[in-house]
Amino acid sequence: QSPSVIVVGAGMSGISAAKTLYEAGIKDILILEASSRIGGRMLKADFSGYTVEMGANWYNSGGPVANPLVDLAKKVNLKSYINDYSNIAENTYKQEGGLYRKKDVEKVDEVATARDEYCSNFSKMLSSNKKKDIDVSILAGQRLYGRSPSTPLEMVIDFFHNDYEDAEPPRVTSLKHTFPHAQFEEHGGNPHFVTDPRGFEVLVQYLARQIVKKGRSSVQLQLKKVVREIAYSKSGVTVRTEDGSTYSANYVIVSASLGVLQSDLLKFKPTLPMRKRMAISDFSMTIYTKIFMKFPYKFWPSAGPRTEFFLYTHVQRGYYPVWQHLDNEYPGSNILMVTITADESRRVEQLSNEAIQAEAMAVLKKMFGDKIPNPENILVPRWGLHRFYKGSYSNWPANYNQEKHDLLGAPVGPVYFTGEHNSNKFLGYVDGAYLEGIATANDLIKCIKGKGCKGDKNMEV
Ligand SMILES: Cc1cc2nc3c(=O)[nH]c(=O)nc-3n(C[C@H](O)[C@H](O)[C@H](O)COP(=O)(O)OP(=O)(O)OC[C@H]3O[C@@H](n4cnc5c(N)ncnc54)[C@H](O)[C@@H]3O)c2cc1C
Repeated sequence: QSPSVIVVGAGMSGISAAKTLYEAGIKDILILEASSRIGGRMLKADFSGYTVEMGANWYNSGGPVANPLVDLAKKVNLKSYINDYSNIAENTYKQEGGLYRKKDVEKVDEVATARDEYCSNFSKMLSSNKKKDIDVSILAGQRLYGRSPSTPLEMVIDFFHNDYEDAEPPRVTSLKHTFPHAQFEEHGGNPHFVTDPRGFEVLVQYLARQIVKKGRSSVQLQLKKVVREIAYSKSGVTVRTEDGSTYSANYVIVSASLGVLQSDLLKFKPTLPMRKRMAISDFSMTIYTKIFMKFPYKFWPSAGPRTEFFLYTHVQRGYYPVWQHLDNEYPGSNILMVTITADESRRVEQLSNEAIQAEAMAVLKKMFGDKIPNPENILVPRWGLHRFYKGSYSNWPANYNQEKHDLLGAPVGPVYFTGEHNSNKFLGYVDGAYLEGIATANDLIKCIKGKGCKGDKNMEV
């Protein structure tokens, strides 16, 4: 029997969409997942006996709007650690080695903080003009403030304030859709760093367990089913997978990442309308790379809580800039994590692990001297190269307007789209994926219940 809805992808958004449909009485659901597991970009790894997160790592709490992940985390008793970002001023290293003077870093950080506030106010002003959808880049906002970063120290602080979250530089990121960050404004600024041996992905497993059960009345899940083609018409869809299987249904929800939609993995028949394809092609899929290194012993300062993060300054912006020791999370682990993003991630992903280790060690030697040991183990996720992701998460580019973004998430006939990239407020985040799954499912429920199908008018956009 044909299911009435096929969901492509079993990451957070796909599972949350399926669960919402199921709870609304639509039980005839088939989930097709390309990989051999559920969870998508929530992906743990066993690294030298410790569980680390290759993908999503943090969720936030403490804001005026409840983050649904907090509730889910409580239900599964998810283990996490609140990071301490303080005291960067005492932990910022020069390119050639040695620390900057605390007061010099403080001065630069004060300017960056004041500039952020200006950008937030400017963004609110732009948003208040409902008639004109005007936007600029964050860099343009910084220039309007009159203090855009230029020295290596200003650049690394700017990276810490912006790229470290958006995974792209202020030059390309939308001011209006990034400032103030809805994630922190609404869901709060307490950064929970997940350190659970079951991985962050346990949240997706928890949701899936409630709908994928044994028996005929539950949601069906098939793993290792790489969807390559979705043929659609007003009367339904036929989905073809790489192993030659075909499945027909009344509707499909596509939860693959923006990077996948931009690649040639998935073909639509007929091709999606040009305006929809333009909306997909023009949005930004970034890369955020966390490199883990395990050492035989600790050679970095880690006494007390005010040392967790340290910065490395380089004339090449974003060159191994943000370091975090995991001594608090995993005592005695001797693991360091360094984060790089965007073009640096693209460059590094092409290198061998040995070449990456050599670069990272040269940086560490500048900071801690030549006598430090080589790592015993290194882990380098390559999200940009993986054909099921093609990047880590989306970022709103400057001058990409709301109308285009609405089109990005809009259904086309019986083909519905979900995923973190469709979230207006929480794009890039797990909570965004979770909430988008619910929103997309609710649109489809309306359609199935005869209350209007948004996709009808988009067949020829
Ligand atoms: C390195 C990194 C760090 C991050 N850090 C954070 C963080 O700290 N906090 C946070 O909130 N978020 C973070 N994120 C983002 C977060 O992981 C994502 O926003 C979220 O998990 C996306 O969920 P999704 O369901 O939209 O997409 P996905 O998780 O990508 O799910 C889509 C699923 O579709 C499958 N699929 C793809 N193509 C096909 C196909 N053709 N056929 C069948 N199945 C297919 C994929 O295998 C995948 O399982 C991070 C992501 C990365 C990569």
